[in-house]
Amino acid sequence: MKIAIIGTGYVGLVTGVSLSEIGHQVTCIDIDDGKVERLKKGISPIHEPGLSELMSKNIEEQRLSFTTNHQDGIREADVVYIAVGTPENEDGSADLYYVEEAAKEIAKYISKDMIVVTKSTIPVGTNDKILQILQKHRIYDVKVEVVSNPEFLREGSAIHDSFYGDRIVIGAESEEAATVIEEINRPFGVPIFKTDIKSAEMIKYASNAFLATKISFINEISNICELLDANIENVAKGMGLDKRIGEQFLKAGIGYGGSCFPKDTKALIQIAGNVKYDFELLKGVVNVNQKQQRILIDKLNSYFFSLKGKRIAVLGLAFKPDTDDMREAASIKVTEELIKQGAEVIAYDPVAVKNAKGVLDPRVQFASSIEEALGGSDAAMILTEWKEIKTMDPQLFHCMDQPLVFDGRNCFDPESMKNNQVEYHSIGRPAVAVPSRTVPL
Ligand SMILES: NC(=O)C1=CN([C@@H]2O[C@H](COP(=O)(O)OP(=O)(O)OC[C@H]3O[C@@H](n4cnc5c(N)ncnc54)[C@H](O)[C@@H]3O)[C@@H](O)[C@H]2O)C=CC1
Ligand SMILES: O=C(O)[C@H]1O[C@H](OP(=O)(O)OP(=O)(O)OC[C@H]2O[C@@H](n3ccc(=O)[nH]c3=O)[C@H](O)[C@@H]2O)[C@H](O)[C@@H](O)[C@@H]1O
Repeated sequence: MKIAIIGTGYVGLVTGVSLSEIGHQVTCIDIDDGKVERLKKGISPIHEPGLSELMSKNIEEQRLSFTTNHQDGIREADVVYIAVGTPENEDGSADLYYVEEAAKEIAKYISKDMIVVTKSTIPVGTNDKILQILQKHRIYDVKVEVVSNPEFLREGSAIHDSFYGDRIVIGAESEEAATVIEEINRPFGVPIFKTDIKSAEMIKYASNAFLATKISFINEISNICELLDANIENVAKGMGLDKRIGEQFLKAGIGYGGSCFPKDTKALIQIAGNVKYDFELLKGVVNVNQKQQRILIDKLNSYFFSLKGKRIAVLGLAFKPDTDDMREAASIKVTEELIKQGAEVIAYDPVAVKNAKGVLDPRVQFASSIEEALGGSDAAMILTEWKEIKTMDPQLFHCMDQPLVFDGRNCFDPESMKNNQVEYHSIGRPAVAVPSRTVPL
């Protein structure tokens, strides 16, 4: 099948590469000239395990190409995917500008019967609007159908998720259109769930909102555990053994970030609000997350009299490991607050530094190793559970004069920190104090 994909971000690029890997002829289109130039040379604009290798392979085997020219990409295609961004408006609703522009581009160039597939996360009812745009702006009198095919990949494991996902959701009005998209996806071997368009649109938002709810729930439990001297790791393990609850997404920490949970939860509150439904539970989830992102700062503030002039090492900047994505990363708010309170911030991340420099306060300094960040620091904060950080020798914390660690991702076993004489404050677990320590005020 000849497929065109509009947008080569995390979703568009991973979808294009994966579809070419299973044998389709794919043209990826983007308006960003620089990005397309790099993609043509086989250079991935994002850090995503396994992506570069598959991309180069399929370019070489001539199943995958890139262009900035919509006409070239769309003219030959049997199916066009929309995978552009749907960022957050100021009121939390989804900004549909890019999706609507993409639909207008498609309409200009379709010259034969066509299925348009929406991969972008779009509010319930948006596929109907896209169909209207396509019908209004098309030049030739051709039949066009819209199919919702929301994406469930996670950054950091996007390629894996494309080939081993739990389900592929296809929302269509006609059985014929659903079958075409089903056939395109069949080689993935992932279970396919076919439904109506609006339900498919809602499945995407409801899934992200449910996962975000699990995280905020476990974070609240972790805060209560701290007050009662219980251990959240044991609690989550014991809860997760119940198959009805499941062990995943019960990892307490400094809250969820990334390009989707924060925006999609707020968008769903708006979607409900538009039909006069007050989604109280989800509002609570969002508020809890905002509070949780401050939790390490609060711990630091109750430890030090003042942060003025203190040197704080921040380990991990990306919103999660194995990605260089900084969108809505907890490190943005945390470093902003540290700087505001007069601290000197020295940050380390194995891959996200380039993107971090674009979004963090220019006063944040960057270290090229964990040791360099820790040397001379008064405290370390862990914000991303990179493998390199999780597996480091706790003795390295002695690069600080008096090792003091605030861990927002529960990377270490408190017992091992105690054995290594490291003062250790984590999430939802009793703190480890070192008796000989002198507290610098
Ligand atoms: N990032 C993720 O992990 C996931 C994202 N999603 C959803 O997928 C959608 C895309 O997200 P990302 O890939 O993260 O976005 P992104 O912001 O990384 O990439 C969007 C790309 O679309 C391009 N673009 C915008 N307008 C265009 C046009 N008219 N023609 C051609 N290219 C155009 C931009 O230049 C950019 O390269 C969003 O709706 C998001 O909510 C869904 C699941 C996972
Ligand atoms: O719509 C999307 O964009 C995607 O959003 C999430 O994927 P992603 O944001 O890439 O990463 P997750 O692994 O879900 O993590 C999101 C955030 O939650 C945090 N998290 C996750 C799990 C957990 O137990 N605890 C926790 O704090 C992570 O640290 C991270 O900040 C969903 O998991 C994907 O299914 C979905 O496709």
